[in-house]
Amino acid sequence: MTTSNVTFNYYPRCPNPGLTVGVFPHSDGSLITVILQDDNGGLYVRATDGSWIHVQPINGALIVNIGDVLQIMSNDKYKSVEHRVVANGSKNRVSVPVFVTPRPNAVIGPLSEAMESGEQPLYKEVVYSDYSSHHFGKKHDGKKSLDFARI
Ligand SMILES: O=C(O)CCC(=O)C(=O)O
Ligand SMILES: [Fe+2]
Repeated sequence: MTTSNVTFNYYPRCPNPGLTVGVFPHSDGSLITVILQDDNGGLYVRATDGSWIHVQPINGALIVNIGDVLQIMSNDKYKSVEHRVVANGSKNRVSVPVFVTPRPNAVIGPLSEAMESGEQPLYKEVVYSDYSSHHFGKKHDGKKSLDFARI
């Protein structure tokens, strides 16, 4: 069973975007996140070579991001996406992410169905509320939250 949390983000325009941070690089502590963004853009995702790719806003399109829980449950078959938001120099920006998460008391860990025979689990089982308390209890720092569950 899952829970969905809707957040409304408002990023005021910043005349000097180089001096501010919209949202620090992080991955979401969700299974998946579905994001509606306006036409102004500002969301960047980290490519495998470490560079940042701007997510071009497309009117009415929804962005689906993989979160840490799916990475854990798939034993790294699916990787959560590191992302950040950069402030816009001339326009205010609005985004509406919907975070789909397990119930707080759910125990999460690699699913046996997601592992080949003999494959070792890369994560231990943790209670989701402990994972999310750890995730939100510190400043955003890339994909460091995963270390909480990593073996
Ligand atoms: O504003 C966005 O496009 C993304 C926001 C975000 O990454 C978050 O709220 O976790
Ligand atoms: Fe995020």
